Amino acid sequence: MTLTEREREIVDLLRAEPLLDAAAIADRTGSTKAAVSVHLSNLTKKGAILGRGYVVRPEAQSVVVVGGANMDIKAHSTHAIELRTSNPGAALSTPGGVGRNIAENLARLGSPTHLVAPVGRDAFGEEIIAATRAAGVVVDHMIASDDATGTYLAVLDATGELVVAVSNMRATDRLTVRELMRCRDLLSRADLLVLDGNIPEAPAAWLLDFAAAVNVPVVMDPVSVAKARPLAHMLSPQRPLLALTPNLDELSAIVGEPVPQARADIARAARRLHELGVQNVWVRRGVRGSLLSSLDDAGRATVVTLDAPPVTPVDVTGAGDSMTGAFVHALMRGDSPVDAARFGQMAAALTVASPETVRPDLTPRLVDAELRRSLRGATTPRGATTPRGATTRRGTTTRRATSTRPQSKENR
Ligand SMILES: Nc1ncnc2c1ncn2[C@@H]1O[C@H](COP(=O)(O)OP(=O)(O)O)[C@@H](O)[C@H]1O
Ligand SMILES: O=c1[nH]cc([C@@H]2O[C@H](COP(=O)(O)O)[C@@H](O)[C@H]2O)c(=O)[nH]1
Repeated sequence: MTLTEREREIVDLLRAEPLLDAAAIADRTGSTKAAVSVHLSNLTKKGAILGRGYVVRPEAQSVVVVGGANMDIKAHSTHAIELRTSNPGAALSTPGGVGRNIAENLARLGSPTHLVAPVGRDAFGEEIIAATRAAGVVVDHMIASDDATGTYLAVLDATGELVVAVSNMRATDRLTVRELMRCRDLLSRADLLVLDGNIPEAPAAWLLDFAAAVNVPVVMDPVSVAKARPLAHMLSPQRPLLALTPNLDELSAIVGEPVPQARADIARAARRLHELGVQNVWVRRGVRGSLLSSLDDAGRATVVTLDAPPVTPVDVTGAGDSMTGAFVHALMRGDSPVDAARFGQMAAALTVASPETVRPDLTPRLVDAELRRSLRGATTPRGATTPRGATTRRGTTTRRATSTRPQSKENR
């Protein structure tokens, strides 16, 4: 290939700075942009230039969530429930599952998020994948199970309180280490791993060991009392957790004895989890808000109680999941654990005030604006409509939110 002197000059310039455009080259060579464009076109025809370079922004910090994905079917009776007969009402089906809900909250807040969850090769599985992708979650690593997609069938009474729920999560129950090993690359590149308690013990232990080996911090949501129990022997300083987010019943199940509501008792139980390698123990207390116990570098625990923003509950389904998702989002943007917990709790209040399990309008702007509003003394997060009772956490313990005001600190 023979090049003219000017063409050679341009090629040398481009070798040093491949992203120069015609105007910049014209500047450097004392030529005109039009003339340089002709030279560039000739150089392309001669094969000296193969194409223009594009600079790809390094991938933003990403979160990988490994957990359960269900199709939630919620039936609301229009009148007081009569047992053992048909009750008139309305039914709503929506994608759910704790891990999936957390992933959707994270994506809606703008955190690049991957979900690894087993779903069946069936219509529910397809619907969950499509809806979760549409919410912004990367679903390239979903696991196709031979079992049916998980379902969570809940019956709620006319006040929105959960009467009974049955979950069938065989696809998640049968998740294997082998299936998760296919995601090793994704997991090792993660900036943070969120695990839910739906993951059976062997794969969960493998994930904790793998995360420790590749130095990826882990946040874990226990899901339910039954699913929290194995954590008692799974946790250890060799499997450190950045944060664990139990409610009081789950905390009791993990420490192996009832933990009373008092701040000192919760703080004492949290200390036992610190000894097992949990850096931040964030205890959910429903309408009472939460308690965060954080270990500093010197190994001292700081305990902070956070009141729940006053809200008129519409449907508390998904409150805990939005709380975890928003907490993780705020940690990723550099908030301190306490500020992240405040952010998480406001996202939970916004979820409680809406009929959806995951608010489709959730944005960091909305949560931050509500935090500012609450500092000015405003009470109800936007979205609050019909007052209703609170429902149950994963059908394990019943908790009614009869008061919309948090309890005073003296009562804790
Ligand atoms: N009735 C309520 N009023 C105000 N906030 C609530 C209410 N229920 C839940 N929340 C908020 O949602 C968070 C999670 O709810 P909680 O019931 O503790 O979790 P989970 O449903 O996971 O057990 C609470 O810490 C609180 O901030
Ligand atoms: O054993 C389980 N029960 C229930 C769920 C999910 O928990 C959510 C409702 O619980 P909560 O209101 O506590 O967020 C639903 O989306 C449901 O699919 C789950 O993942 N695992």
